[in-house]
Amino acid sequence: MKAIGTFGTSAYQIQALQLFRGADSLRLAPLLKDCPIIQLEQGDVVTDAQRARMYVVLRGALSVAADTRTGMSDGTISKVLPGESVGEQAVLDEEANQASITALEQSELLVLEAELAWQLIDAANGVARNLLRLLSFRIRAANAMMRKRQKLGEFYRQMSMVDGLTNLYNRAWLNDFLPQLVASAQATGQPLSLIMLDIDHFKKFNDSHGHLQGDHALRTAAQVLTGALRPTDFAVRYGGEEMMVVLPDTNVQVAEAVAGRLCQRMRDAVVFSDMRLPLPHITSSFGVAALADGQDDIALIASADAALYRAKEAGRNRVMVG
Ligand SMILES: Nc1nc2c(ncn2[C@@H]2O[C@H](COP(=O)(O)OP(=O)(O)OP(=O)(O)O)[C@@H](O)[C@H]2O)c(=O)[nH]1
Repeated sequence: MKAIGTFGTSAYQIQALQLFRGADSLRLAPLLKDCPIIQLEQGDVVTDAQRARMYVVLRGALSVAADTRTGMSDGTISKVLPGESVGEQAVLDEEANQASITALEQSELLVLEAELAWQLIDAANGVARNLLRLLSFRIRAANAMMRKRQKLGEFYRQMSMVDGLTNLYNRAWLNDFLPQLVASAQATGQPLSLIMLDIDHFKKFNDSHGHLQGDHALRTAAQVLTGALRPTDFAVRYGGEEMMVVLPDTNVQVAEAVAGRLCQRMRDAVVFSDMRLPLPHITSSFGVAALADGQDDIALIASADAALYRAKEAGRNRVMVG
C-alpha cells in the first residue's frame, strides 16, 4: 500500500465517481485536489481502515468483509468496484471503520478523511443526495439479507422439529412446546388432553413384512392422525412406533372420543396396496389423560403412558383413560 499522488494531479474525473455524480464539480474540485491516492497490490489489506475515512475505488476492485474488528462478522463479503466507495457510514457517525478491506487486484483508491467528507457535503448538496441514496441502498440490501437469513433459520428450526419419516412433530418439538402448553393451561384453567398411541405388535409387522413396509405403516399411521385432527391439535412422533396427540382446550371426555375415532381409523387404514389382504392392516392402542391441577408435562405424559400400558394389557386395539 503506497501513496502515489493526489486527485488533482491524476487523470481521474470527478463525475465518474458515484459519490459525486450530478454534484457541482467546480465546487468539489478545490476540495478534492489534495486528497491522496493510494495504490494497493492484489491481496494488500488497507491497514489504516480503522479510522473514520472513506475510500473511493478509482481502479481495480476491493473485497470488504463487514464488522471484523468486533468479531461479529457474519461472513458477508461485498465487492467494491471503480466509482464505488467504502466507509461512508464510518464517516457519517464518526465511528471507526469496522470493515476489513482487501484489494482483489491492483487497485487505486482515493482517500477522504471524515472532515473533508463533511466539507464536500457542505459544498455540494449533490454529495449528500448521493450518500443518502447509497446508504438507503445498503440498508435495503442488509434488510433483504437479514430476512433471507431469518427465513433460512426458521426453515432449519422447523426442520429440526419435524420427524423426517412421518412429518409429524418430533421429540424436540414436544420438549419445547408441551411445557408451554401445560403452563398456559394451568394459568388459564383451560383443559388440555394427551393421547398416547402405539402400533400393536409392530415388531412382528416388521419381521413379517420387512422394515420398509414397517416405515410405510408408520407413515400411514401418521396420516391417520393428521387427517383426523383439528388444526389446533398437534401430532407428534414420540419415538419408534409410539405417537402422541396433544389436544389443547379439550377435556378428557372429548379426548376419549377422539382416541376412539383414531382407533377406528387405524383399523380402516390401508397399508398394503394388495387388495386381497383383509383389514385391519394395522391396529394401535391408545392411552388418554387430561391435565390435572398442579400437574406438569412429565406427569401428564406418565399418566397417558400408564393408560396406554393398560390398553396393551387389556388386549390392544383399544382406548383406555388414565
Ligand atoms: N420400520 C420401522 N420400525 C420401527 C421404527 N421405529 C421402531 N420400530 C420397530 O418397532 C418395534 C417395536 O416393538 P416393541 O416395542 O417390541 O413393541 P410391539 O412389537 O409393537 O408390541 P406391542 O407394543 O406390545 O404391541 C421394534 O421392532 C422396532 O424396530 C421405524 O422407524 N421403522
